Amino acid sequence: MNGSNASEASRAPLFVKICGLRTAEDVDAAVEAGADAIGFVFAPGGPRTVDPALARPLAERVPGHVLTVGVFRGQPVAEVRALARAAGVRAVQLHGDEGPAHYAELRPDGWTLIRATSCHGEPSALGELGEDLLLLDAPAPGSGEPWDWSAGSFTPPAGRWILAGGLHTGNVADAVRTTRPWGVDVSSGVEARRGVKDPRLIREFLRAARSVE
Ligand SMILES: O=C(O)c1ccccc1N[C@@H]1O[C@H](COP(=O)(O)O)[C@@H](O)[C@H]1O
Repeated sequence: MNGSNASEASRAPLFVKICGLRTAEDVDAAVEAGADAIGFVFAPGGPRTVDPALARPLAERVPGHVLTVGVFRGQPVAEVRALARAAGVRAVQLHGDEGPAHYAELRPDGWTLIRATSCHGEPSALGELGEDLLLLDAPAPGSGEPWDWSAGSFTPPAGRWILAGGLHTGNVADAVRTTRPWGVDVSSGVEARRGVKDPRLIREFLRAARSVE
């Protein structure tokens, strides 16, 4: 996966992550519909939170070409490491105020490191804290609330960055056309109700996201 500037990134096939999965049916639907990554939420206390006992057999269903991602928020390195190892995921997505030391400590474990940040103030640069992928999200992750990604409202980072926050079948094509991200990520937008995925919406989201030339 090369792509060191925005125009190169926009020409690559769009990377699509479906997040917050909790059932084998939903995992299979996402994989069959062509998702590039599947996310399991280990941040505590939410409607999508899973433990490794639930996530591991789900991660084991996922073929090798699809990235499995553990999602964390403000958890200590030791907890992230223990949960990610126990679940057998290949990538770690951090949503808290983790600094460079956090990324440096996780680096030797070999996970793809995804830094999630909300987009306000100075634009973030990919790799600033030692991450491999940068995810630009709404201030309340997993809420389904969009942020203002309209043209001119922010400076898209160069390279492999992922747009997230309030995406759904009805707005993802416009979002991709406008911001030209390397990838997109969705959770609420493919749910029938909070925490419960709808395989039909997963398929429709993937189709809509990839409809943009
Ligand atoms: O989904 C969650 O419950 C969650 C909890 C803690 C941190 C991140 C979480 N989800 C991430 O939020 C974005 C977008 O979500 P949405 O589509 O707006 O619902 C996505 O990156 C999820 O991985």
